Amino acid sequence: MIVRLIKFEQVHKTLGQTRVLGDFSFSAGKNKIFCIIGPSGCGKTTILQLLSGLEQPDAGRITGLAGLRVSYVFQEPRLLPWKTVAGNLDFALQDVVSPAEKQELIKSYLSTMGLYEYRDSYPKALSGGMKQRLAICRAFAFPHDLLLLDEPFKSLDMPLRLGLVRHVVKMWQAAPRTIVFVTHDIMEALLLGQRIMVLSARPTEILETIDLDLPHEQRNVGEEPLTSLYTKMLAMLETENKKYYPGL
Ligand SMILES: Nc1ncnc2c1ncn2[C@@H]1O[C@H](COP(=O)(O)OP(=O)(O)OP(=O)(O)O)[C@@H](O)[C@H]1O
Repeated sequence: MIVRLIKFEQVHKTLGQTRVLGDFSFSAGKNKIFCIIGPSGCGKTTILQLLSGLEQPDAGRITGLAGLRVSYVFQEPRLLPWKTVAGNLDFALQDVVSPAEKQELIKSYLSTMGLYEYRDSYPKALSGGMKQRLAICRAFAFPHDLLLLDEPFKSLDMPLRLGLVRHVVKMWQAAPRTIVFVTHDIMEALLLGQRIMVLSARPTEILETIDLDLPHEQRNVGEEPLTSLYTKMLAMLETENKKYYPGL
């Protein structure tokens, strides 16, 4: 049987004293781009950790992950400080691609992200945004079936974010793989997601699942249907935020 979905089925997860997910279910299509958006602390990173296998559910099931190679961009870059920029990629790719292919991949990804001239620098000499770009390079270059992205572009300026969103789309179009993308940026979700899950504040519920079939080429900032969806999602998220910050 071909499994076409990654599924959370009645998943429960408590971290410390915090009940993060209770009886939580959703599905993400294989080789589709699935976006998760919701207020801070509602459990988005926890969902990625469960998908990556770094955390296990307390109860319930997660299915559709068997045999998938996972690549993960964390919120913080998690680079190896004792390795150079090129060395960080080299280390991640050792044993997974041939040496000749590896050099090509490193050059191509570092050039795309504007980091090639820094290939011999160490992470401490990079700005926060450059470190994050290097972490993104590493995850993209690593062969994967499931790409987990946790607010990957948050430390980057808007034009670069939009460029990277387009790059993710191009990469996905060239080789469709499952992408789970966590963001606080509604427009990023609308430009990328084929399914967008909007979460509430804790106790976490799915406020809405938006299936967006529109081809990526037809998604433009400032045009319909993105503007209407943006307004609707912003209203939902503002309502949720008021639960945390009633004075705002
Ligand atoms: N290791 C931990 N021990 C205890 N509580 C934790 C732990 N990790 C996360 N939490 C709590 O679980 C809840 C969900 O955290 P999570 O990081 O999944 O939220 P998030 O939606 O990704 O937040 P943000 O948007 O701010 O990154 C938060 O209330 C957080 O304080």
